[in-house]
Amino acid sequence: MNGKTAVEIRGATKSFGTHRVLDGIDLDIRAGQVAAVIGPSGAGKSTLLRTINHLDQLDLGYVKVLGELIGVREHRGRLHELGDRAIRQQRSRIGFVFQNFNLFPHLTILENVTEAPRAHRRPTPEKRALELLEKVGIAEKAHAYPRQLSGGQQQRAAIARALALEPELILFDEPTSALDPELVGEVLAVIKELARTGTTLVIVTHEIAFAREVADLVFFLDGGRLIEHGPAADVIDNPQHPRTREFIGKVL
Ligand SMILES: Nc1ncnc2c1ncn2[C@@H]1O[C@H](COP(=O)(O)OP(=O)(O)OP(=O)(O)O)[C@@H](O)[C@H]1O
Repeated sequence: MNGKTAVEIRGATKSFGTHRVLDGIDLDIRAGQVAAVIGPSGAGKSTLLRTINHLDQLDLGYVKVLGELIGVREHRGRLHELGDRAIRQQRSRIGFVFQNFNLFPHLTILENVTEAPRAHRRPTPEKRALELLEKVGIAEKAHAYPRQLSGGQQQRAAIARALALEPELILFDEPTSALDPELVGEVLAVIKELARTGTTLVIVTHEIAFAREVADLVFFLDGGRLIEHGPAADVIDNPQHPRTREFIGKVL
């Protein structure tokens, strides 16, 4: 952990139609920290995560990621917005792991992992991809297609793909929610291993016990608001807010 801020969010506000999904969220995550975002369904967790990667844009407030400002607006109009090229450049520093893996179905696992490094003209993409597939335990699937893999294997391939550009920050959007229960452990084990490497991780998860074990910081969202946050041991073992207590009581 080097103390630099990896993610700074201020006044994050967003509505879909008349439904306010994020309502004035402020949060900070330092480089090297592992942050878990928890909360009931519809709380705004995925939307918050997506704004960090510019997949969703804020109506108000700002997100500063790895020192760069993205999606800033004020009441009377937009103040600052990165251009497409800058967004692409920034995304190359951020890995994103989706709930439903989002692998390219027509490419082999190896091709899925080498696609971004090739596009960015990185050296030896294949060698690096094979190392990553080894790391997530599916090297033998390099030449298979996504449909030939179990959900857990596909998600591990997706994690290898997210690592291919050596991101400084990796965002996980409910990475185990689409998996059969017996496959959850193998994906969590890979994330746990990553957490030890000092890469900044932000994980939206329903796996509270996992968040307790792996996260440095936990953010509890409800109704688009950040209700409580702090070290995992405090928020999960000793929640202060009645809504956090109720949620933790239900899910643990
Ligand atoms: N593109 C969209 N258009 C309209 N409404 C949306 C869109 N994306 C999300 N929403 C709504 O915003 C609210 C928050 O969604 P979000 O996915 O951020 O919540 P969440 O906390 O991640 O929930 P879950 O745990 O169920 O995934 C939900 O009511 C959802 O239906």
